[in-house]
Amino acid sequence: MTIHISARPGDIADTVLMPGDPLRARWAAEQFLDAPRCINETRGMLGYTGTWRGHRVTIHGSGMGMASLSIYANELIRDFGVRTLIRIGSCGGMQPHVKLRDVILAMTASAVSTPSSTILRELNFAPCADWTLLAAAAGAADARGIAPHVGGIYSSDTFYDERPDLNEEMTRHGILAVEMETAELYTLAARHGARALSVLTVSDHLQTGEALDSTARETGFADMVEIALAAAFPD
Ligand SMILES: O=P(O)(O)O[C@H]1O[C@H](CO)[C@@H](O)[C@H]1O
Ligand SMILES: O=c1cc[nH]c(=O)[nH]1
Repeated sequence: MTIHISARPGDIADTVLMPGDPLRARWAAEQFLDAPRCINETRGMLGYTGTWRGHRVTIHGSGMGMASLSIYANELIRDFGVRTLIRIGSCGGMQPHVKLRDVILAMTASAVSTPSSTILRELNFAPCADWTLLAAAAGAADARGIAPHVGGIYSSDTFYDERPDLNEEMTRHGILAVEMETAELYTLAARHGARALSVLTVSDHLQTGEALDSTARETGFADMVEIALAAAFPD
């Protein structure tokens, strides 16, 4: 039990899927896991443990932003012994060929800063996905007839961004999409010898202004959950 996670020792699996939205955690657990059991609801941050194809797995919310994710990922890794963390998140498209509902596998995550910046100081650390998870997710997507975008994303500290010039540079440098957690997730995983990957679904588009509603963001992203589970537990 930690300050933010009221689960008991052994309640949390070695592998955790992490959506930002706790209600997406509940939906995914009810939709995809056998015998899901709620193991945390402290501060409304829901977590569930069940099995998928016989494999024990936990689905736990991270909250929005790197500061929130950092709290949960730190406690999951350090206090509950979690070794594999796969974010299942929404993101905003930043390239014309990236369309609404497309799946993105985040190979790297650029950021202006992360909660880890204070310890990394002058080092411009390059947060990257775990290769085995990334390759397995690409294979799982392919097996389902889904062609994901694989490449760099941007982890922002702000949702209501007021730096259009920075977004233009991201687009110019091939960044696929923006979200708010992955750079810190990859950095923490690297620091603690854990594995991490972000599987994202495009929920809106910075260039076209298209946007899915909150219900779609909560319950509409089955493909990314299936890809994440299949990547965590390849046959
Ligand atoms: O849908 P989730 O996983 O929360 O991810 C995205 O949505 C939130 C902003 O609406 C941020 O957390 C961003 O990263
Ligand atoms: O962080 C996010 C998530 C989805 N869409 C955005 O524009 N930003």
